Order: sequence, then C-alpha cells, then structure tokens
Amino acid sequence: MSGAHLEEWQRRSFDISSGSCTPEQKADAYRAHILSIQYAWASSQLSQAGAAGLLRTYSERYAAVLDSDDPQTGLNNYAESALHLARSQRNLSDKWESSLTAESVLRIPSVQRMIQASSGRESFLVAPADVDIPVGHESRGDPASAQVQFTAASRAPSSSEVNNVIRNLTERPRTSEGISVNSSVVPRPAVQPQSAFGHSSSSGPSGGAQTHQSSFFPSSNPSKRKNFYSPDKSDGISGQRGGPGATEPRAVSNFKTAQEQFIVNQQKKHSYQPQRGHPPGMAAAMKKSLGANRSRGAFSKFVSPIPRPEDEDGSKNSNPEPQILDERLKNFEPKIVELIMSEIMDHGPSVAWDDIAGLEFAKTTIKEIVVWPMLRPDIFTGLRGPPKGILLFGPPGTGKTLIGKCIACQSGATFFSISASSLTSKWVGEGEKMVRALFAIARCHQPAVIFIDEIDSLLSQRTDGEHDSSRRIKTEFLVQLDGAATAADDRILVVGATNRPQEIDEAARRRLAKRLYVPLPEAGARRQIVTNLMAQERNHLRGQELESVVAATEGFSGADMTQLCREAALGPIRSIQLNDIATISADQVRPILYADFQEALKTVRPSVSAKDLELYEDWNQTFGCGR
Ligand SMILES: Nc1ncnc2c1ncn2[C@@H]1O[C@H](COP(=O)(O)OP(=O)(O)OP(=O)(O)O)[C@@H](O)[C@H]1O
Ligand SMILES: [Mg+2]
Repeated sequence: MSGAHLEEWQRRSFDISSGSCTPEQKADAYRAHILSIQYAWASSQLSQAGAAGLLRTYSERYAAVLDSDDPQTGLNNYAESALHLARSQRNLSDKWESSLTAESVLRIPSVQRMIQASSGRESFLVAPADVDIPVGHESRGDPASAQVQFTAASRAPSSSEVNNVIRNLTERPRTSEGISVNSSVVPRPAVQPQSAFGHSSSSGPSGGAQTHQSSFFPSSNPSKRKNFYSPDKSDGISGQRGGPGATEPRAVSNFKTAQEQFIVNQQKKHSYQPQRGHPPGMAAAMKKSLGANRSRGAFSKFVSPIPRPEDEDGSKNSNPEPQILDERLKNFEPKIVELIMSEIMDHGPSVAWDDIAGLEFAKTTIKEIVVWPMLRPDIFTGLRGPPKGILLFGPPGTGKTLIGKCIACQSGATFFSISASSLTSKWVGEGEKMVRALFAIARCHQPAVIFIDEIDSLLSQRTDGEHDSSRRIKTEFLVQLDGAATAADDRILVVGATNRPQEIDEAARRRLAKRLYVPLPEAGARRQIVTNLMAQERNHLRGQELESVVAATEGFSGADMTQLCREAALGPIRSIQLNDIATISADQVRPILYADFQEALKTVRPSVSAKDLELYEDWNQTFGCGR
C-alpha cells in the first residue's frame, strides 16, 4: 500500500477504535477499508491471501455494525441499506426495475409488521431472522410471487424511515411502459461496491453483506422469479423487456390495463376452445354461445331484423318484379310505381254527372275545362288550353269527392285519386318520392287527372315548426304542379278538394288556378238528392210531403241529406215487432212514409253551422272563381 493509503487507513482505524465513532461512521470506515483492500489487491499491492484475510476481517466487522441488535453500536438500518441496495440496482442495471410502489409496499405484511413494531418501539415483532418481502404477490406460497429477502437488523426502522425509503425507491424514472420488472433479467451482484462481496461469495456466503446480496436475489428457486409474471405459462415471458409489443402485466397491483385484460381474456378464451374430443355437453354449450355471441365488429354491417326492400326483393327471385315498360319510369323504385298503379289509380264505381245533385255551376265549369279539353284536345289549345289545376272547396259533405269521382269516370282520363293525409302518413319518408313518381306515371298515362282529396293537409301554409318530411312533400308537390302547369303538351289535370281552403298555402293556391266553390245544396239539389235516393226504395212520399222535407232541410249538406234519407228508411224496420224481425219477408216491410222523415229530422241535424258557411262564402268572394 502506498504511504497515503496507509495514512488514511490508520486514520480510519483510529476513528473506529476511538469510541466516539457513530455506527454510521464505523460502517463507512469499514466499507472504505474493504474498498481499499480491493484496490490494493487489484493493483497487486496485496497478495491474494493477504487480501482475502483482510476482506474477511473487515467484512465481518462491517456486518457486525450493520446487523447489531444494539442500537448504540449497530447501524440497525437494514431496511435502509437493503432498500438502498434495491434502489441502487435501478441505477446500476436499467434492466431491473422493482414493481414495488408506494402503495403496494405498504401492503406487504412484513412491512406492516415493521411499521407496527416501530410505532410500538418497545418490542420488535420481526424476528431477527431473514424477512421475506414478497414482491408481486402477498402470498408467500404463490408460485407467482418473487421474494425479496432482507436480513432483519436489530432495530426496526420507524415508519417515516420506511416511507422515505419507499419514496426513494418508487421515485424512479418511468419508462414508457411504466414500472415493470423483467423476470428474466436477474441483476448481477457484481457491481461496486458489492462486487467485493460478490467476489468473495466464491469463498462462501459467510459475510453479512454477502447475506444481503444473495438473499436479495434468491438463487434457491429461480423458477419463482421466472414464473413471476406468467403464472399460466411454464416458462414465463422470457423475452427482454422493452421489446416491441412486449407485454408485462404489473405484478403488484390487481389493476389491469385494458390491453392486459384483453390478453387474459384471450388466454381464457383459447383455453376453452372447443376441441375435437370435447364432451357433448360442452360442445352443446359452445354451440349455444356461438349463436349468442355472434361477433359483430364495430365496423361490421348492421343487419336489421326487419327485412329490407332489397332483402325482400332478393327473396322474391321466383316472383320477378313488375315490369315497368315505360322508359320514363325507370328511375323510380318499382315498388312505388306498382303501389301507385294499384292503389292510387282509381278503380271505383262509376259516378254520372246526374248523380250529383245541384252544383250546376261547378259541374258546367268542370265539364268545360276538364272533360271537353280531354275529349277534344285539338280544339282546346293555346289560350283555350285548360287550366292545369282546379281547387274544389266548400263545406264538408257537399259532393267535392263525388265530383272528383265523376271527373274520373266521365273524362275518360286516367284517374289518380290520392288522399294527402295518406301521402304524409302512409309513406312516411317516401312522400316526396311518391309525389314525383305519381306525376311521372300520370305523364305516362295521359290524359290524366290527379285528384287530391284533403289537399289542405298537403299544401297547408308552411310553418317553421312543421315536420321536415311534410315540408319536402309540399315543396315537391309545388314543383310538380309547376311542371304540369308549364308543360303545354301535358294533359294532366290536378284537382284538389278541401273543406279548409283558408289553410292552403298561397303558392299552392296560385297553382290551383280554378277555384270552384262547392256550396251546400239548394232546395232543388236537396229535392233531387231525396228523389234519387227514394227512387231506390219503396216509399209513399207524396209531392207535398217531399217539399216539406226539402223545406225542413235548409242548411243541410248533401251528406246530411243522405243521412236523413238513411234514417227515414230505417223507420219501417223500427216499426216491426222485435219477434218478427227474424221471420218477416222483405215484401212485408212497409214503405217509407213522410212520418219516417219527420221522425228522422228529429235526430239528423245539419253538420255545417251558419258561421262556418260564412267563412266559405267569404273565401269564395276573395279567391273563388264563381260568379
Ligand atoms: N251534390 C250531391 N249530390 C248527391 N249526393 C251528394 C251530394 N253532395 C254530397 N252527397 C252525398 O254525400 C256524400 C259525401 O259527399 P262527398 O264525399 O263528395 O263530400 P265532400 O264534399 O267530399 O266532403 P268532405 O269535404 O268532407 O270531403 C256522398 O257520398 C253523397 O252520397
Ligand atoms: Mg271529400
């Protein structure tokens, strides 16, 4: 040894033996001695035998300071030393990282016992034997646990000491993978200053420091560490930490990241994969779950339980779709075209002009602008060209729908009868398509009359709060009306009927240029209605009596008149004795008498009030085309 070294050595030896030295100073001095011995041996200043002897001596003394039960002479900071050792490992080998966290370490039973002991102070609960600190699992017997052994010193550290150490231990730079331990990489003990003990271990684990090291990285059961993070697998995760995609579930906490849980689930799943040799019960269970767990990824196509039109079409391969011969209709959905053809094109019973009582002005006008131009399009050209839109308005039950039906029968035109309410409700979302298709089909079947009953519900004034679909239908309808009105060659007449003309949008009103008032039937019309209806039944209604009925029904609508006649016709039936009803022949039923009308008039009232009537007349004055 050099002179300087020798001097230093002597100074330390004096310090140690002076008696005023604290255990910490002693430990430092012995550690320095050991380093000096190592250095001297490495630089061949000491023989191997001499170095070994000195190392043994000072290691024992150093261990005595560290492990002494006596708080006066011993350092008694095994925990600090041990945990310092653990902390150092992180710096000395980046490959090792403890999975201890501030929370998890406090849950370790031995640590809890230490804290208890230090708070009590009077007794040390931990035996001065090795203390096992399982890392990663609280159960000692669990093969998944790795154990860290510390040699218990005589004094238990205070809880604040433990906490400080823990804090130091856990305050480490975290990698992107978080705190994790690679089980396959066991930190080498051959690091300074412990390298001296590591080296000396070849001569036997006699030194206390050696106990530290060897017990910290137990070599007795390496498989424990190996299995640490991979309890399900015999060889664990053997790859190096940090490899791409390496997954290292956290050992300490029960918390699992989504990815970790996914892996666990996958493993479970695969461990229950149906094998060929599975018992039938399990096979059945699997089959069952197959149906229930039919996987649908987030991006897989939604399969509606309701058959869609395409599906229906697909399943109807044997029943081909209706052939649409007209080229102009090829852009429309065949279903809609078929619907319009079957439901909207009117196939009802024929109505003659004479069946409509009264309403001469309306009938004449309609004949003029509808029927004749349809019959003689060559004459009705240019300025004589028929209007493309008619609005029939008037109180309910006055024959507007009847007129529509009559137009259909008498004009020889293809008649499309559509209720606006059905457009808006029946084909929700398809309304505007329907309107477009309707006009297209009508164009294909000219001359055509499109009769829209209750047109007010379709073309009522547009409001902000109205539903989008009805607004779209309305707009589409106005567009189509315009198209029909401007295409001079088209012989399409739109007839709208409403009993609420004041609600019709002004744009629609303009397009329905001929607005005809269909008023309540006058006396002549009422007489005709009664006559027409009575002609079908046996009656004894004399002329005078008929006039009395007509006079008594002022303000009745055509529908009310019909209702009155129906009621009167029930009179003879009501006069039959209840017992005879089952047996009486039709001839024996007595004819309808004036008395029956008088009786009926007691129950049938006019449905249109005088006030309502005023409104219609006002509107007729303002917008009507009547004289
Ligand atoms: N002028 C009329 N001539 C003969 N019958 C009529 C006449 N007006 C109404 N009726 C009778 O009343 C019934 C109802 O008539 P219609 O359906 O045409 O009334 P409307 O004007 O369309 O009523 P709403 O405005 O309520 O739709 C007809 O079936 C018919 O029996
Ligand atoms: Mg009607």
